[in-house]
Amino acid sequence: MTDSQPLIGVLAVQGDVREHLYAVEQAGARATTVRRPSEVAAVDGLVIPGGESTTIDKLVRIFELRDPIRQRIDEGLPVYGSCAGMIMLADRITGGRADQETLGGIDITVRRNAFGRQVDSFEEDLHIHAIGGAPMRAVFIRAPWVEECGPDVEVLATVEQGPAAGRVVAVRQGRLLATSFHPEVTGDHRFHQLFVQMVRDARAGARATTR
Ligand SMILES: NC(=O)CC[C@H](N)C(=O)O
Repeated sequence: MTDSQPLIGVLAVQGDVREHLYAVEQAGARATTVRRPSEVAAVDGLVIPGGESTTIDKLVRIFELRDPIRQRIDEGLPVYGSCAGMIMLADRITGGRADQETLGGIDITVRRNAFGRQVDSFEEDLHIHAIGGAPMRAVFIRAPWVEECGPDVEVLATVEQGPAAGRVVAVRQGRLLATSFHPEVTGDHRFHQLFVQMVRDARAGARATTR
């Protein structure tokens, strides 16, 4: 792995950080943990892992990462959020605690723990055009779904079976990507490859405009 590979940070305040570090490396980028504002400044892309969004929200504020991350999102930093990370990237939440805030950036409303207690964890094969090839095994763990999408949001995947069929579970808006499910736990790194490609494209665009 060389320095010419993009450096992707994984927000490491809570959640399944290690799995994302591994998946990012398997997808061909360099991976590093992000816990400090200086580390937010150093990365070419950021992953917000699954975990507990109320805790991530609280810790992001305590670690004074909230403003630096929001600023970099505004400046066009590519960010990928899975599950709790999707909640953190949503402009609006329903079913959250009253004091829960998100970082925002994607014009969606997410419903926390949307699949309900009866089926709080499940797996399903999803056909995802953006990553091509075979269907992808999607693992949902107390997952949110996307309740509403703004006009600039591209829907990448919906649930295909059962009572939740048609629910939106993967979206992209500009350089922001989010999934309700956890591709970092399946060994199928195509979603991380898609994100690494978004980071490469953003870097190439930045180089082109500074030349
Ligand atoms: N696996 C997960 O990331 C679960 C998300 C969690 N239910 C939340 O609301 O933050």
